[in-house]
Amino acid sequence: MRRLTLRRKLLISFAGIGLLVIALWGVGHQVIREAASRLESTLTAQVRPLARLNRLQSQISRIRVLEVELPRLTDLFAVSDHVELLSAESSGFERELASFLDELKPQDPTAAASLNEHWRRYRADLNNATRQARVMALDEVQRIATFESAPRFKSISHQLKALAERTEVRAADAFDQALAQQARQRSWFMWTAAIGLAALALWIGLLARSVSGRLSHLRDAATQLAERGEGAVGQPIAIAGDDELAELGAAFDTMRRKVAAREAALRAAHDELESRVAERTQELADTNQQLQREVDERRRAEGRLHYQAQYDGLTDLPNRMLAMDRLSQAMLACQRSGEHVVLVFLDLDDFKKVNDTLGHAVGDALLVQAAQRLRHAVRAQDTVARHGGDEFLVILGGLKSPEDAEAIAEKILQAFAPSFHLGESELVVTPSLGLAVYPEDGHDPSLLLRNADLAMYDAKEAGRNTWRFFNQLVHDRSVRLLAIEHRLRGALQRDELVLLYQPFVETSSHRVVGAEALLRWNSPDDGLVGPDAFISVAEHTGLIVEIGDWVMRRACAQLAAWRNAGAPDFRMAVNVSPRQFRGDKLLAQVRECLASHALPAGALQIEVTEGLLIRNQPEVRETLLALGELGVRLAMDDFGTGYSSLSYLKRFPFDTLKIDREFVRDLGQDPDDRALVTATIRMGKGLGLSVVAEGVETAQQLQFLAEQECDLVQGFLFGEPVHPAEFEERWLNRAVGDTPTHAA
Ligand SMILES: Nc1nc2c(ncn2[C@@H]2O[C@@H]3COP(=O)(O)O[C@H]4[C@@H](O)[C@H](n5cnc6c(=O)[nH]c(N)nc65)O[C@@H]4COP(=O)(O)O[C@H]3[C@H]2O)c(=O)[nH]1
Repeated sequence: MRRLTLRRKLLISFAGIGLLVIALWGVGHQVIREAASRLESTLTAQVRPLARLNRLQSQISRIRVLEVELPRLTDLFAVSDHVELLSAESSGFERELASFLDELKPQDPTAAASLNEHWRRYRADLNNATRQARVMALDEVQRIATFESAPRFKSISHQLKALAERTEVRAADAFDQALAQQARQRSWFMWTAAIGLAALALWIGLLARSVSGRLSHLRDAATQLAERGEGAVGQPIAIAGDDELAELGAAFDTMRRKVAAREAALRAAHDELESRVAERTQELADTNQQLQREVDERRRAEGRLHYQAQYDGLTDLPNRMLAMDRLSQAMLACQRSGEHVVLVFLDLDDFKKVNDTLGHAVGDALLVQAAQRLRHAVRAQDTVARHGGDEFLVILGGLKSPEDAEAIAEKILQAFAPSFHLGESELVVTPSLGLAVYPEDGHDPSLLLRNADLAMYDAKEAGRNTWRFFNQLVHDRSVRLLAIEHRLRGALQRDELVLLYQPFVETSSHRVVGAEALLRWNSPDDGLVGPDAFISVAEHTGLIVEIGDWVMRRACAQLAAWRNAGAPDFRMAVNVSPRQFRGDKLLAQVRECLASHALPAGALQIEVTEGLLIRNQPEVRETLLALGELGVRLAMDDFGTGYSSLSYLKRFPFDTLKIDREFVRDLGQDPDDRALVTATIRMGKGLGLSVVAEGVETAQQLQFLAEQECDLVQGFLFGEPVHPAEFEERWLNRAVGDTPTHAA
């Protein structure tokens, strides 16, 4: 079945209208034509006979008149003409009547026969009359007309009249019938037209309603879609029917579904995007928090670093760096105001002993308490700083006169007067204070610091627990030290340093088993200068590192030479300054010296003092252990003068213990020294060490040491330090008894 599309519906509508118009036109035309034909046939059937009857009546009437007039004529010619006329009229009537009777016969044969008969008689009368007339028998004519033909004429006239009346009635009936028929047909036409128009109007109305209703639905759906009304996209669009509008609705619905699907996809994408944005935002927030934590941590670390860079971790006091900065600022401030700054350099007397005997924890506690006492002894605006170790700095700014610092120095001394309670110990620890004044004693912080340091040494030399201003003497001494340093540097470059060698001797056999290398400065001005005059300066300035390097090379070279010259077991002792232990150069240097002269490590003896070990620095400990592993002999020098801590001997790989000459000197007189030396020898041997006694000058001392089984002895009894050539001549490959000694 074909689909009833909108196009088809419209075509049907137009076709319907066309057909209706055509039908109405056709039917109307037919009705009119039928009515006309009916009227015509009515006219033909009824009115024409009526007209013919009228004509016949007229003709018969004229014939009667002519008949009646004929006897009144007097003139023959007129009668003849009249007779002629009457004959003509009669012939005409007769023809007309014959034609009429032909039509009447089928309908009314009786009337036709009657009428024909009456005419035939009347004609006969007329013929008779005319014949009389022609002979001018006018009276006869009069008689015939009056008595004979008159009834004939009347019958004919009556008959024609009756026929005319009947025909007239029939014509009226036929006409009425035709009119009634026409009215019926018009009515039928009108109804048909009305029904057709109504049906058409209904069809068009329904069509229009269907189209406009569905178009409105579509319009509303489109508006909702366009306005994105709540749920508009989700509601299906259903357009009823099977036409283009339904197709449009379906297409619209497809579009709606696609829009809905796209919207759903967009919403899903949007939701996902939002969730990802939320996730990302959360991540960012987390990252931000993490970053913030890291920034805070970094700030704290920076703060810690900043603090560590500027403050001392133990005492919480500003460190040297910050103190120098504050000193600069105080100097700048006083430069403007014309006031004075006094820098106090404070060193705790005998702190090293406390540290060593009571341990580092006690030492640290002492430093903390000392810092607190210092802090309380000065004003809040004064800076108290830790310079390092047991050294403190106090910056006193804005002083009207340098003498104002004296009272503060006294106050500091007073602050240290009460004993310190350190754990279970109660100690009196005094400070030595050196004071340098700005601008009098220096214009830059480092010079002021150096001068305060020198003044502090002056206070130490003055007996400790006191204060000293930097003055000319102190200055002169420092200048002297500077001059020594300068000259010493030149001496090193000009190769004015020399090594003397002092033998050490096996106590039991008096055999010379080795030598100690002792430094001298062969000064062009002062002759042969001993180490006491310049070693401390060299240590103070750091020049000792270079000098020590030179000593090690020279001593090793000499050792190799003597071992190669027939003393293969010969040993060489070299003094090494604590300063040389800084960094890792010493170990490398020793290795290189041994390697370059193909010396066994055991041929070299490195002598250190206890001072090296007091600070317990990791680098010192590592170097000592590495030297021990290498096989180099380690000797503890000047044992007994310092803290004589046995722990050092146990903790480090020492081979040799050297008893200081201070204890050997009075062995003959002082029983305490004898006891001390005896105990030291016992203890050293107990620890598996080789014990050397220094400064043996007398046979008595030697005898005692021999009795105590001291392993080795060294001293003027066998020989003072001498130049290598003399050493070779006197002692190389010899026992001390082989050649005369130069005992003092
Ligand atoms: N009164 C007396 N003295 C005797 C006797 N036997 C030896 N001496 C002296 O005692 C010192 C022994 O050296 P030390 O204890 O290591 O003490 C040395 C050592 O600590 C240091 N020293 C010497 N040479 C060097 C060196 O090359 N480097 C380093 N860092 N220090 C050195 O200088 C200190 C002093 O050395 P010197 O003046 O050569 O003095 C030497 C020596 O001449 C004696 O019987 N009686």
